[in-house]
Parts: sequence; structure tokens; C-alpha cells
Amino acid sequence: MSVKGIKSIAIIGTGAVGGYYGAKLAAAGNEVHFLARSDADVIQKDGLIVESLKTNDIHLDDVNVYSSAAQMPVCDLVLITLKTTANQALSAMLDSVVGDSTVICSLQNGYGLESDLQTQFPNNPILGGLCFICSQKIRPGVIQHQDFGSIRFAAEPSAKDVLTLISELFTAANIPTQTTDSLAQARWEKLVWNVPFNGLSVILDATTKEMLDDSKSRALIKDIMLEVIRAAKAYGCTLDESFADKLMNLTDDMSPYFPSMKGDFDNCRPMELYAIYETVLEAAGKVQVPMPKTRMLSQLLSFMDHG
Ligand SMILES: NC(=O)C1=CN([C@@H]2O[C@H](COP(=O)(O)OP(=O)(O)OC[C@H]3O[C@@H](n4cnc5c(N)ncnc54)[C@H](OP(=O)(O)O)[C@@H]3O)[C@@H](O)[C@H]2O)C=CC1
Ligand SMILES: CC(C)(CO)C(=O)C(=O)O
Repeated sequence: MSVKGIKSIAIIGTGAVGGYYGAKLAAAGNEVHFLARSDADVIQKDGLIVESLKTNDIHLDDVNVYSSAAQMPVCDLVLITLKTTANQALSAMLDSVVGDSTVICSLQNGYGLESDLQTQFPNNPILGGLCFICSQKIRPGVIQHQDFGSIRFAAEPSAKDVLTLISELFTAANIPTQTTDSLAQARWEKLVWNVPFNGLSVILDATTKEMLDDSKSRALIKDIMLEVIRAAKAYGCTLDESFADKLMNLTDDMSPYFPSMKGDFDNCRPMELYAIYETVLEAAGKVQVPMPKTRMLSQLLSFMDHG
């Protein structure tokens, strides 16, 4: 199949990620349709606001916002920006907005997301977008962009020909992008960061900086990163152990940060344990890679989860 052009975009979940990227795409002149939940009425009345601590704010006055996916039109591109904990509702939502040639892209964190989508939509192009952004919804209809914002797009075989198209769309909206042919590699590389930092920030009640500045928790972060790297390598990824040091050094240079899982725990929302831990442990088990520290982290988080 070929994709001629992207004229309409659906944002499935107008939160920290969906609200930010959707607002940028809309501000650049694209037709964007937003699915929201608790703040659909507020966005309808007052618009969608991105308050950025790093760049210009955005205020969209006239927003195509919906409280039900059933009311949304079929779109050329669908961006999935729910927390993965809400993915059980995703299938029905996508049925409303996905047509024969719709490109579907998950911007969520986790493992195995695109293969689930490809099973549901075997003939549609499926992409993953690995977001390097620090943002959160701070009030109904208001997203606070704290830092960064780039996306690394990677494709399932069905979508290799649309990678450039999607990348150009985002670049034109002033969103830095990269593309890569290996979705598996891109997903595993992101997990090398998310698996240690997301969960440990909850267990230790600490920011990235606090965890890295302490020699014991720094060593634990590295051990967990190495477990993820070993699993990734068993799946054919070209990653070596120096990638752990590279990511830790990059994180040393970030402002102190609570990953999104910490925000979920503190606000009594379910944590993304299935997509970030259970699927990874299951995948590692299939290739006989032991991940004892990751497993223990997952078990502790599971005890603490509000879900
Ligand atoms: N925040 C960040 O900086 C980063 C997040 N990510 C990943 O991006 C994904 C999205 O995270 P994030 O944007 O932070 O999450 P948020 O919770 O901020 O956004 C998800 C949005 O989906 C909405 N939603 C949930 N269920 C439904 C439903 N049934 N119908 C309609 N809307 C619904 C929520 O509505 P409501 O507002 O009512 O809860 C919320 O606004 C996650 O996988 C996360 O790990 C990746 C990189 C960075
Ligand atoms: C790596 C980071 C911090 C930003 O992209 C993230 O994925 C998260 O907060 O979950």
C-alpha cells in the first residue's frame, strides 16, 4: 500500500505527550482531531494550552476535541498517546479512526506495542515513535513542557515507505525527529533507560539526579541496564555494554527529573508495569536471558501499584 499524504491526524489521548505533539502539529497548520477524557469540555471551551519552560507557549483556541472516539473522523495518521494501562480500550477507539490506508503510530513507552497493532490492522502501516520529552498535564487542558521533545521514528516492515513522510510532517511542525529502520533496536534502546529509571524513581522516591549521584543506586541502575542490553542482544540488537554508560552520562547532564511512572504512582494512577516490565521479562525468558534485578524491581512495583 502507499500513503499519498497526511492531511488529517488523530490524537488518541490528549495528555502530556498527545497534548504537546498534537498542539505543535495543529499550530503548524495541520488538521488535528483530539480524543480527550476528563477535560474534553474544558478544551472545547478554553482551548488547549502548552506552557513550555524551554520554548514558546502554544494556545490553540479552536480545537477539534471529542470525548468519544466514535464521534471522530477516519484520519490519515493516528497517534496513540494513551498510557499503556488504558490499552484495553484502544482497540475499539481505533476502529473509529482507522481507515484502509491510515498510518498508525504508537508514541507510548513499552515493548511489543506495534506487533499488537499489526495483528489488529494487518494491512495498515504501523510505526513506533520513541519520544524523548519531559512533559506533564498540570491542569485540565494545560500541558507543561519541561524539556526536550524529539522523536525517533521506527517502522514495522509494513511501514518503511512512510517513515520519511511522517518525519517530514513532524519536522515541519518544529519537532526534531530521527528515523531508523529497526523498530526492535529503537524500542530496546529506549527500554534500557525506562526499565531502571522509571521503576527505581518510584521505589526510591528519587529523581534521576539523586539516583545517579548515589554510588549504590548508580551501580544498581547500571546492573539493570546491562540486563536489558543482554536481552536486546539476544534479539539481534547491536548494543554493547558501553551503551549503559552513555545513557547514564547523558542523564547526568539532564535537569533532575521524575520519570512519568513516578507521576502516575504519586497521583494514584496505575503504573505501566505490563508494557515496561512484564513484556520485557517475558521476552527475556523466551531467549533464556536472566534478569533477576529487573524481576525484583517489577515485583516490588507490582506490590505498590494502585492499578
Ligand atoms: N510524559 C512524558 O514526559 C513521557 C511519556 N511517555 C509515554 O507516553 C505515553 C503517554 O504518557 P503521558 O502523555 O505522560 O500520559 P498522560 O496520562 O498525560 O496522557 C494520557 C491521556 O490519555 C487520556 N485517556 C486515558 N484513557 C482515555 C480514554 N479511555 N479515552 C480518552 N482519553 C483517555 C488521559 O485522559 P485524562 O487526562 O482524563 O487522564 C490522558 O490525558 C506513555 O506510554 C508514557 O510512558 C514517553 C516519554 C515521555
Ligand atoms: C526518557 C523519558 C524521561 C523522556 O522521554 C521517559 O521516557 C519517561 O519519562 O517515561
